[in-house]
Amino acid sequence: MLRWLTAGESHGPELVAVLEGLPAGVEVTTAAIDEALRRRRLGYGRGARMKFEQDQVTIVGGVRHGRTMGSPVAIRIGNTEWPKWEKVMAADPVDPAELEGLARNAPRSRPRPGHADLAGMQKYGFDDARQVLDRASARETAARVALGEVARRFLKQALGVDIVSHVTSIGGAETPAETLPGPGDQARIDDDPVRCADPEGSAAMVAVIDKAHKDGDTLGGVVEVLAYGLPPGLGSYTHWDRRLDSRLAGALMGIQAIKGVAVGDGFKTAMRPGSRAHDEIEYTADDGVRRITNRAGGVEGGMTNGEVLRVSAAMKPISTVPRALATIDVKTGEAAKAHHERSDVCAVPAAGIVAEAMVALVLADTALEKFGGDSVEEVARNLSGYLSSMVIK
Ligand SMILES: Cc1cc2nc3c(=O)[nH]c(=O)nc-3n(C[C@H](O)[C@H](O)[C@H](O)COP(=O)(O)O)c2cc1C
Ligand SMILES: C=C(O[C@@H]1CC(C(=O)O)=C[C@@H](OP(=O)(O)O)[C@H]1O)C(=O)O
Repeated sequence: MLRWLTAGESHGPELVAVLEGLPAGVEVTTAAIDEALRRRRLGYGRGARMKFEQDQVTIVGGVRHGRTMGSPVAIRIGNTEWPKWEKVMAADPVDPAELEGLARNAPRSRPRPGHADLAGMQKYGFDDARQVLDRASARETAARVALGEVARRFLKQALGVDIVSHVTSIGGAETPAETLPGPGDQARIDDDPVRCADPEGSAAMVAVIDKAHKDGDTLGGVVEVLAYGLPPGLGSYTHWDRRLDSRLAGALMGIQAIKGVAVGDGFKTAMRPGSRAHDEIEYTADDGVRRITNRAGGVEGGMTNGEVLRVSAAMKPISTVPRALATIDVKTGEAAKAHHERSDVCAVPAAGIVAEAMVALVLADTALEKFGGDSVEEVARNLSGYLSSMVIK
C-alpha cells in the first residue's frame, strides 16, 4: 500500500510531503522535482505570486544518490515568501507589539463565497479566516506534485507508463472533441500558454481569460489526464473501494476547486444508447485483444482494460473574484464585500499538473497492489510474469 501525506500552510515556512510504501530503485533527483514544480507554476491567468514564489526543494529522506531506498520519501518545499510572513505565521507566540499595524496580520473577517473561509471558521471556531485559508489554499498542491513526480517515475521505470495532461476547456472555450495527445505531445502542450493541445482552442481560451481579467472576473475549466501503457487489471470490481474509477475520482476531487470528475466520456455516455456507449472488442494479430473505441476511458468494472486511461476533472472558477462578491463581516454581521488581494484569474493549466500527480499516485498504488515488490526490478519482473501468463491477451 502506498500512503501519502502533506503538511504546511500557504504562507508558512515550507510544505512537507511524505510518500510511504514505494519500492527501492526509483530514479529521482531534486532537479526532476524542480522541473515538475516549474510546470505547476506556469499557465496564463495565474496571479502575481507565481511570478516571485520559488519552490525550494529539499529531499530529506528515502533517496540516496538519485535512487529511492524503499524507506519513506520525504520532501520539503520552502516558501520563498516566508520572510514577509514570518511574524504573521510564526508557530510560537509573538509579542503583540511586533504585530501591531502589520497589514498582513489584520483579521480576515469578510469570508469569500466559494472559498473555505466561512465554513472553516464555523467548524474550527476561528474569528479570522487566515487560519482556514492558509491551509485550504492550493499552495499545498506543490507538495502533491512533488510526490506525484516520484510516483510517475516509478510507473515509467517499472511499468513503462506515460502520463500526459492537457486543458480541454476554459470558461466555455473548448478544444475540438477529437483531441487526444500522446506522450510525445507533452512538451509542446507545456509550451502553450494554457497547456492546450490545439492552437485554435488555446487562442480562444487566452481570449476568454483576457476578458475575465478585464472584467474583474475569474474562470474555471476542464483538464484531461491520459495514461499510456497500463496493463489490464489495475483496480478491482470486487469491492467499492478497490474500484480504480472510485479511487481516481476521490483523488481528483481532493484537489482544491475540482467539482466534477469524468472517466472516459463520463456524463456524455449517459445520453447515448448502449449501442453507441460501449467499446466493442476485437482481436488482431498485431495488438491481440483490444477495444475498437475507447469511450470508457480505459476502465471497465473498476479495472484498467488495457486501453488508454482517460479521466477529466472540472475546476470551478477561482473564488477570490476581483469584482468582489457579497458577503458579511463576521465581526458585525453586516453586509460587506469579500476580501480580495492578489489572486489567480484562472488556474486550470496548473490544475492539470496537479491532476497528473494525483492520477500517478493512485496508479502507482494500484500497480503496487497488483505487482508488489520491494524494488523496481522486482515489480517489473512481476509485471512481466503476469503479462506472459495471461490466458487471454
Ligand atoms: C492550482 C490552483 C490554484 C488556485 N488558486 C486560487 C487563487 O488564487 N485564489 C482562490 O481564491 N482560489 C484558488 N484556488 C481554489 C481554492 O484553493 C479552492 O477553491 C478553495 O480551497 C476551496 O475549496 P473548494 O473549491 O474545493 O470548495 C486554486 C486552486 C488550484 C487547484
Ligand atoms: C501559492 C499558490 O497558489 C495560491 C492558491 C490560492 C488559493 O486560495 O488556493 C491563492 C493564491 O495565494 P495568495 O493569496 O498567497 O496569492 C495563489 O497564489 C501556489 O499554487 O503555489
